[in-house]
Amino acid sequence: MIQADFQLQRGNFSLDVALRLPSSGVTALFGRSGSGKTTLLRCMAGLEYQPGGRMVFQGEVWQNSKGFRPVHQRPLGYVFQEASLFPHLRVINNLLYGYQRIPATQQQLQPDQVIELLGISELLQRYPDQLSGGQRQRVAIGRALLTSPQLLLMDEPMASLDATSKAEILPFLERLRDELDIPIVYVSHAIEEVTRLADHLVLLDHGQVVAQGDLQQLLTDPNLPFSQSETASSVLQARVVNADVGDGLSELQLEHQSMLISRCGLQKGQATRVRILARDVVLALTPPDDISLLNCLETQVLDIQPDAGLNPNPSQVLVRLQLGQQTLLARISKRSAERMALKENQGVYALIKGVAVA
Ligand SMILES: Nc1ncnc2c1ncn2[C@@H]1O[C@H](COP(=O)(O)OP(=O)(O)OP(=O)(O)O)[C@@H](O)[C@H]1O
Repeated sequence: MIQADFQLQRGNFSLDVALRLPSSGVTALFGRSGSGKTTLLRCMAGLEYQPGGRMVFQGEVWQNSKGFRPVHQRPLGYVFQEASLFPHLRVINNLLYGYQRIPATQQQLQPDQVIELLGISELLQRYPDQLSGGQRQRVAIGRALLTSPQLLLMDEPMASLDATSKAEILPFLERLRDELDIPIVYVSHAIEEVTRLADHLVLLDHGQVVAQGDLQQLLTDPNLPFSQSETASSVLQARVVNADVGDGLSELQLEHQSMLISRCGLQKGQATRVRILARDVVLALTPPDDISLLNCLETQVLDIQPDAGLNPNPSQVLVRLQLGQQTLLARISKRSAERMALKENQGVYALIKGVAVA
């Protein structure tokens, strides 16, 4: 477990958090600009000091009222928004910079492994100014990993990248999450990134924790802004049954039901997650058989919520659906909900286009 208790004042801004975070998987610190995400991450790293803070990592005290370990004495890697590589060193020497400075007995990760994981073997002899933004950031992540950190802190590592570079780097971040046993705390204000990567979510606002918990639960909580936004979505855990059923489609098993999606690079047996926008889900009382939709999932109505949020739309409702152990969101018109006479516990079919699943 990671314990992170901090109170800190910077100008008009005050941070006041007392967090208990899992010491595995990816925890996203999420919130709008100025909510205190970076300040909290810097506190965790020991880059900000304020008396009274407390940081305990897997039983090891990094700071409390009696002492403060400076950042270089904490076994962590830190990735900044902009990759800060040494411009005069080739990629390989940037990578080896931290690796060569830790004792051999602590070198848990080896250069070859990290180079393969991040797909940077073609870049080793280049200088940083010969790399794209996404490549630079992958090298920066590699350099942080090669210090064999016990905790990886990432401050919006994709903030300065264009959409193409983001799409290029995300699969590598997923591999990092899935293949290395290093907890990651990941700052972001982009919900698409968070839904792809995070297991646990901390929602910050004005330096305070508004909510924290399991990603799936928070996304579908009717009282939180996620389910109330235009881009309300659910993230569902699934397993790949067949990576290629033809026509570029893959078959997933999701709570004992089958789902077809169009995504490349999946492998049979692999666990994966799908993100489905609430507005992409259509509901039906009987399973239709003569329309183009690929996916028809049996669900049960949990509840029906009026549209909420900053600009509520009275013509819409949010239907929360039970799908095995998971929750699926559907945003439909109030008129449809009334016409179908939807009510709690009712069985209903959720129809989802294969191409609508991210
Ligand atoms: N040294 C400082 N002096 C005064 N104010 C500061 C200082 N450092 C941070 N702040 C303020 O603290 C607030 C939180 O900043 P922080 O960078 O942590 O937010 P953030 O959520 O990471 O935002 P962004 O997504 O824009 O990076 C901001 O209002 C910022 O202006």
